[in-house]
Amino acid sequence: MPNTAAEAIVATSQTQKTVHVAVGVIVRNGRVLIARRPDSAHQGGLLEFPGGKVESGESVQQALCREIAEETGLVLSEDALEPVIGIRHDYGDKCVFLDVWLSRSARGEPEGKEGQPVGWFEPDALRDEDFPAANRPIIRALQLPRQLAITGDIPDAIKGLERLERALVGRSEGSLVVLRAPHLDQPQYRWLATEAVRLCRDAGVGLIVHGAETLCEEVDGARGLQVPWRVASQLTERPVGADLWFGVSCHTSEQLRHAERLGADYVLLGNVLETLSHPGQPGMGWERFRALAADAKVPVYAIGGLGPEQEPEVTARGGQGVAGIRFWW
Ligand SMILES: Nc1nc2c([nH]c(=O)n2[C@H]2C[C@H](O)[C@@H](COP(=O)(O)OP(=O)(O)OP(=O)(O)O)O2)c(=O)[nH]1
Repeated sequence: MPNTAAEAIVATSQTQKTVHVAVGVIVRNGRVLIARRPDSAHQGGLLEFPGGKVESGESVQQALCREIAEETGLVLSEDALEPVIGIRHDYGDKCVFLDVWLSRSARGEPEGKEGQPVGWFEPDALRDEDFPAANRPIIRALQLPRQLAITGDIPDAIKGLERLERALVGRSEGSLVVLRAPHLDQPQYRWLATEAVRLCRDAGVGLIVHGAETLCEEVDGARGLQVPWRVASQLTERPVGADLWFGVSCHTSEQLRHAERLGADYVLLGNVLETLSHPGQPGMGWERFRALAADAKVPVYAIGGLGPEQEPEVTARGGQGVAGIRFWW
């Protein structure tokens, strides 16, 4: 849990005390409540998700309810808070652990109780540069879906397209699909991806291409690029622009750090559990997943032997959600 991770971080930080901050993503009608930090505050003048420091003896949920009431007048219910992400960030002059929780059932009308402007924003309208640097992964976490659907076996491009068309029927609008087809050669993959972009667009779904770092330039309309670790390990910089998603498959903390340096928007981490395709090979397990996700500065999808029914187990361990094949393909 982010809560536990915060305690671990505070305990291990020898040089500088880490400030544990309860941060609220308050959602109403699909929009998120944003405030402006006072000019005189740390990171002043920038936008923020309302919240504040966790006082000693308080749980993060208690702190959040208190801070939100003090700052906005809204009433949150502790029991209804959902974990979003936990981010440790060193500003140089201050080290913070942002412990981020989401509320969909805030009661009342928000007002800036401390004189700060507040307003509701679409998640897609949030821009990194308007917020403190630590907020980048929070913004990504809000814009990314909880499920990442990855294509399964694609023996050839025609069959792959037929299969995708059927699989897309169950996908909700705004979801993302990763087109993974390692058995196709480059021309076949490009053809399939170009057709798949069209199918996905009709279904209101975003298509992420998978494989070589140049693919986004070759497939018009792709919403992003996901690379296996083999490709990521050869990269020295982010291969796509800020307007596209960039995801990296990782297995270890070193690989996670590399993905962060590349500017990944999300990572996949696994295998968490044993998979049907690799029976007898145990996954890294929940405890390892939790530890690695707690350290990550980027949303982490859990992959390997998981379905949507395990989403609460993943998010409770600091993960963004579930990535996989079997639940939709
Ligand atoms: N509330 C909030 N704080 C953030 C965000 N991003 C971010 O880096 N921070 C940092 C800025 C501050 O260093 C710290 C929050 O501390 P704060 O000063 O707002 O906490 P507080 O309300 O308890 O303040 P105070 O008692 O000192 O007035 O976390 C964010 O989105 N929301």
